[in-house]
Amino acid sequence: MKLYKAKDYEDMSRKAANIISAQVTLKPDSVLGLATGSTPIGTYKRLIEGYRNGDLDFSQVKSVNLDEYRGLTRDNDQSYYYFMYNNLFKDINIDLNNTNIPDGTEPDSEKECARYEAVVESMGGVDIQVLGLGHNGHIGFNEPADEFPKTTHCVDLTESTIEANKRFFADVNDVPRQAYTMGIKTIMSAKTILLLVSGADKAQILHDCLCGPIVPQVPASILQLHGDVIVIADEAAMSKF
Ligand SMILES: O=P(O)(O)OC[C@H]1O[C@](O)(CO)[C@@H](O)[C@@H]1O
Repeated sequence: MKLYKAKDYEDMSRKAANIISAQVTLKPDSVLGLATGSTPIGTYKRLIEGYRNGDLDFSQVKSVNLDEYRGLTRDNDQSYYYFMYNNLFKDINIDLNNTNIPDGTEPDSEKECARYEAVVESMGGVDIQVLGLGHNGHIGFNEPADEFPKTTHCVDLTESTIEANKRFFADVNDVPRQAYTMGIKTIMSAKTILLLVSGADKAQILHDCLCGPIVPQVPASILQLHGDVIVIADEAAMSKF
């Protein structure tokens, strides 16, 4: 595991974008595993800058996203499709047909999760998977549980996640209660994992994930077992080290 301390959110975003840019430059047909949430937005802004100034070409890139709220349509401004389109895809030259996000509108969860798992598998391996970190240690929407969920599945969101994400919705009752998410095995099969963490509110959980026991109650602790994890955390998030 490589752990880089960034000065602040901007520095974290710049460092992360540099790593992704190197990946896309060295392998133009890279498979990028992408994440939503507030953490990677600055990174995506820098990738857009890289595309605009001619340094980056996404025309051959494929992407898979970690998760999607169950029940939200693509045009719902809280769906993760909407997030990805508006924070990255619309401003770079990625072919939308090469982007993949679970379909939140598919009511048959088993069918959708099996379809999405097969999509990820068909990519032949995610080259670099971007991850944010939930306050309870979740990655994707893999919530604390008694065992590590393996493949893409439908999850009941915990109250703490609903509470954390209500800031994006008009009312807490509008936050979906379920999501489709890649499983821990799906995430761990990425060749490289890029974990981004910012803010003092993530300091304790980051320490637990990287230094504590590997337990499903702290889902991101599993990353200790991956052979190629890059963590970029800002000073505030690193304050417990
Ligand atoms: O980056 P944020 O907004 O703190 O969210 C952390 C994590 O929580 C989620 O938003 C899901 O709750 C993930 O998509 C993200 O990685």
